[in-house]
Amino acid sequence: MSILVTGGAGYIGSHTVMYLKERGEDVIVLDNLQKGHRAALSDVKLYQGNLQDESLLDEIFTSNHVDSVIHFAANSLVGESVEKPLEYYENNVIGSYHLIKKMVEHKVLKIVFSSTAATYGNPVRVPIMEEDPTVPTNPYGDTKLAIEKMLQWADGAYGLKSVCLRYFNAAGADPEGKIGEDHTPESHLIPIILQAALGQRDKVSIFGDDYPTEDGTCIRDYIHVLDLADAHYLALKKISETGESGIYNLGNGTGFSVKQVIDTCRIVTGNEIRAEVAPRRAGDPAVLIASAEKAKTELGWKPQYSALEEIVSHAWNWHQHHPNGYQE
Ligand SMILES: NC(=O)c1ccc[n+]([C@@H]2O[C@H](COP(=O)([O-])OP(=O)(O)OC[C@H]3O[C@@H](n4cnc5c(N)ncnc54)[C@H](O)[C@@H]3O)[C@@H](O)[C@H]2O)c1
Ligand SMILES: O=c1ccn([C@@H]2O[C@H](COP(=O)(O)OP(=O)(O)O[C@H]3O[C@H](CO)[C@H](O)[C@H](O)[C@H]3O)[C@@H](O)[C@H]2O)c(=O)[nH]1
Repeated sequence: MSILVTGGAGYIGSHTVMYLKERGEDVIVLDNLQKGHRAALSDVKLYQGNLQDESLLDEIFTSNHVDSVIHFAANSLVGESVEKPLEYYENNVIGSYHLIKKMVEHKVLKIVFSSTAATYGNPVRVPIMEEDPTVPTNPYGDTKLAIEKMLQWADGAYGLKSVCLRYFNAAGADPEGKIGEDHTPESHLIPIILQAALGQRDKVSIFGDDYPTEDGTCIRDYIHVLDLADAHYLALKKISETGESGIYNLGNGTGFSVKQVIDTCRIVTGNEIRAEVAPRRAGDPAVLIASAEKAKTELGWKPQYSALEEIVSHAWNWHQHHPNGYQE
C-alpha cells in the first residue's frame, strides 16, 4: 500500500507511521508541525504544510502514487475546543473538506479517519456501541461527527470508502522507547501525572470529584497507541479487501477513574505524586467506555497491551528517557 498519513508527526500518527513502515508499507506524511515533531519520523518523506493548502495536496497526489489516506491531522483537545470552537471547525471540518475534495479529484478513494469517543457525548449506556446516539458535549466531538457525515455522503456520491475509528483515550508509547507522547503544553492525563512523577510539576489537578461515578472522578477507557496503530493497518486492509465503509470503536472495554489512573502511576513509578481536586473542565462527559466487539469481529483486531499498568509503564519509560520530549 502507498499511504499518505496526515498528522503523521503527531503522537498517534508517528506511532502508526512507524508501525506501517515496520510492515513494509510505503508511507508519506503531511503535517504542519503545529503540534507534531520532525524527530518523531525517521526516514519518512514529510510535506510540511497545511491540510487546507489545495495546491500542496495537488502536488502530493500527483508526485506520489498514493492509494489511500490515514487522516489524523486535527485539533483534538476537549477543553480547548469549548474555548475556541471556531478554530476547531476551521482546522478540523474545513481542513478535512479540502482533503476529501482533493482525494476525490485525484481518485484516491480509501481513507481511515481518526474519529473519537467524544462523538457520543454522555453515553446512554456503557460499554458504548457504535449505533448508540451521538450527541457531543463539546465542539471537538461535534467537528469529528461532522467529518464522519461528510465521509458517508462522499461514499454515496463519489465512492470514497472510509473507515472511521472512534478511539477512546490513547495512551502509552512505543515499548522499545523510540518514540512517545510530547505535547506542549501537555493536557492529557497520563503524561501530566508522569511529569509530576518526574518533578516537572508540583501536583496533578483532578478536574472534578463530583461526577456520578464511584469515587466522583471521570472514568475513561485507555487504549495503547500501538494497538491503535494496528487497528489502522487492519482498517486499510479491510477497505482494500471488501470495498466497504464502516465505523468502529477502539478501546479496551474497561474504565479507570482519574484517581485510579493516578494510583496506577504511583505504583508504576514508585513515586509519591501529589494530587489536588480542582473544578470540572468544561465539556467532559462523566464516563466513556468502549465496546470494541465490532472491531474485533470485523477487523480481526486484538489489543496486545490491555493492562493499564503496562500502558503506563511504556509511557513512563519514554518520559524517563526523554524528560524534555523530542527537544533533547
Ligand atoms: N489522543 C487521543 O486520546 C485521541 C483520542 C481520540 C481521537 N484522537 C484523534 O487522533 C488524531 C491524532 O491525535 P494525537 O493525540 O496524535 O494528536 P497530535 O496533536 O499529537 O497530532 C495531530 C497532528 O496533526 C498535525 N496537524 C494539525 N492540524 C493540521 C493541519 N491543518 N495541517 C497539517 N497538519 C496538522 C499536528 O501538527 C500534529 O502533528 C486526532 O485527529 C485526534 O482528534 C485522539
Ligand atoms: O490535568 C488533568 C488532565 C485531565 N484530567 C481528566 O482526565 C480525563 C482524561 O482527560 P484527557 O485530557 O487525558 O483526555 P480526554 O478524555 O479529554 O480526551 C482524549 O480522549 C478523547 C476520547 O475519549 C478525545 O478524542 C481526545 O482527543 C483526547 O484528548 C478527563 O476526565 C479529564 O478531565 C484531569 O483530571 N486532570
